[in-house]
Amino acid sequence: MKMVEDTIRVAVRIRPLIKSEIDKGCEECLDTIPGQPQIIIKNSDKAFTFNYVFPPDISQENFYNTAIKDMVTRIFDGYNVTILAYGQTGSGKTHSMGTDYNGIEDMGTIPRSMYDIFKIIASKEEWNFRMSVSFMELYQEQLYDLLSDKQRTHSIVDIREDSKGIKIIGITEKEVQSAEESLECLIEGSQKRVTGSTAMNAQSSRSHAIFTLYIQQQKKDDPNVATTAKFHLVDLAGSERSKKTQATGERFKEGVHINKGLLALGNVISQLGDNGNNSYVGYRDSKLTRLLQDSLGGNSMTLMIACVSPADYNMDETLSTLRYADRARKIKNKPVVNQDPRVAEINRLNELVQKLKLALLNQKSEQSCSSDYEELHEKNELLQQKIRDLTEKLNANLIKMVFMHEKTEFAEQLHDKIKAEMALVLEDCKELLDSYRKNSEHDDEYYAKLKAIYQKILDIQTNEKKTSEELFNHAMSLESKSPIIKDTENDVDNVTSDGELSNCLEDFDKKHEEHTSLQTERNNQVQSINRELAIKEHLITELLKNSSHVIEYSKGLQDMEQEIKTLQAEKDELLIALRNAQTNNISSKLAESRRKKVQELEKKIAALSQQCLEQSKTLKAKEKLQHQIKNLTNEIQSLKQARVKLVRQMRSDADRFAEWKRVREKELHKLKEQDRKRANQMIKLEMQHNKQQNVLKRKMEEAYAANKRLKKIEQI
Ligand SMILES: Nc1ncnc2c1ncn2[C@@H]1O[C@H](COP(=O)(O)OP(=O)(O)OP(=O)(O)O)[C@@H](O)[C@H]1O
Repeated sequence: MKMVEDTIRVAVRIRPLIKSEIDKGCEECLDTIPGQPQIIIKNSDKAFTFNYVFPPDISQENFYNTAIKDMVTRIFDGYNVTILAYGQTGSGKTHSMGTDYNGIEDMGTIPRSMYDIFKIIASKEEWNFRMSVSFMELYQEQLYDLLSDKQRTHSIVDIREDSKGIKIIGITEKEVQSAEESLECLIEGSQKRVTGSTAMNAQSSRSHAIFTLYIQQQKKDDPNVATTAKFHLVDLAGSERSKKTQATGERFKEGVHINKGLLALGNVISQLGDNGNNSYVGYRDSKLTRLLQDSLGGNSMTLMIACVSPADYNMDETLSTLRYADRARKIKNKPVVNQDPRVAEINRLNELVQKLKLALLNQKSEQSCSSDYEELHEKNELLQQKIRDLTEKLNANLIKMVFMHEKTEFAEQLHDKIKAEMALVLEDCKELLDSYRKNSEHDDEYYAKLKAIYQKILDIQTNEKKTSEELFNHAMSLESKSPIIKDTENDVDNVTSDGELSNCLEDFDKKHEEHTSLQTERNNQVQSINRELAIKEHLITELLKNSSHVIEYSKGLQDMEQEIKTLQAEKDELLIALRNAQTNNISSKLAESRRKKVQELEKKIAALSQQCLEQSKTLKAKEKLQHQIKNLTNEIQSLKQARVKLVRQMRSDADRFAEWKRVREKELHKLKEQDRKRANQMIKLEMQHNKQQNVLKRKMEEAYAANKRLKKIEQI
């Protein structure tokens, strides 16, 4: 329900001097400043400012358009509107309100507003309307229904007050379809009003008249949009002084009642205008104030028309009216849009049902999974942290591995270089020793020293070979003991989390794991290359061993071939000698010994030839070995290149990742800080939520009660 706070608007209207005043020689005692809502009492320092001040020459139309027209439109927004005319007898209230409307021109507020309202209704085609009017009169503290078909004495109605405001029990509300129909009601009621002639006014209203138009509007395409409004038009009886009105008898009695009501109204206006300092407002002091309760200090938009006579003769009454009006200006009303009560109730209940449904849903889902979820969530968090820690450690180890690989690389290069140089030194040593042996002139002491050095180098070589063998065996045993590092991908498959921090952590973890997994893979490749290298190097050592034997053998082969040649030559010589002996008859003894010698030589040659055959076979094997060694060496070379490449990749990735990690960790730290703040906020919200839950519980009880009420209303 929309609510605005607004002060009561006040319009002062000065009527022209009337004939009786002119006849009396009265002078105008009021002044106005054109364009300013100010009224000045001539020849005094008294001046009042209101929302509007209308000078005597203002036309009815101008008056209506300026002060009333805008108020009229507000009833279509669902506001109650009250137009109230106040002033001394004969000051122009009836004239301004148009309560005495009889169809002639120069009509007042009521007929003009009726025509305006029905004009607006005709233009609002998308709405359905229901209009009705009531007309009542408060005369001598009795409220009469002026539209009742009953006799006047039976048309008295009563005022009641309930939570929604003032109600007139039994009042006739006539449904109307047009301005004309509503004005017919006005005319009909006006004719029943009590008027009388006083010295102040030939046709004086001796009662307060309240003409009300009720409007119900409902949107055609949405019945849930509906408002109701009341438009009260109040023409009060004039305040008077019995001396001036020269009232006697019934007129005097009327005057007493009128004044009593207006006095109570004056008090209410004072109390309300007292800036709210006075909590007591005497609405119940008179029927008039009870009737106007909603219009003054209530939920209505109200305009008070303070009617004054300009005659100096009436200056006291005029001043009194202006003071009344000035206080009324300070009253603050709280106009509210009146939704159709049934529609409003249905809307309110619908809204409540929606809210309750939502609350129930939230509650259900919270209840069902809150405990399980929290437990799982905690476990999940712990596991995630563990994975994070392990990945961190693994990654740190991988970085160490990169260092190790690099170190190994350098060590291997150095080792190879030393090995090659040692072989050269050994060769030189051997040469020196050989030349010592051949040349006996050399000093024995130097020879002994050189031999010792040669032996040392040989020992170093043997040790190196032994160590390489041990290293190979160690590498082989490591393979069976330490499994290749597995990446953690499978372990983290099911890890999920929510929230901005969680998303960020998830991203961080993902990248961390990806990097670690890739580095692990490379490390595994490096390790398997190392094992392969060890095997191949071991193989080469073995092959070299075999091939050195073959070299020694191959040297024997040349000797043997030489020997065969010598033996063959010796044999050939003997055979020639034998042939010559046969022709020259040389003694058979000599020939015999020569033949035996030839036979021996042939045996020797055959044996040596056999040996030579075997040796050439060995030489072929040696060639094969060398070929194998060459292949292995090439393979080792390319394996080493691959290893260098892998280690370099590991190094550059590790450096790049370390930089990325440093930046991300900074961001994460920031987010964690934000998250911590958010968590505190959550705790606060949770506390609020608990409070709301309690309110909800109460609302559910209310809804139940309201449903019951609604069913009753529908039954009625
Ligand atoms: N603005 C005006 N212009 C011309 N004549 C006016 C104006 N206001 C009032 N009159 C005339 O003054 C006389 C008294 O006015 P009216 O009956 O409206 O007074 P009232 O305040 O209703 O009096 P009461 O309280 O006795 O009923 C009427 O004859 C009316 O036509």
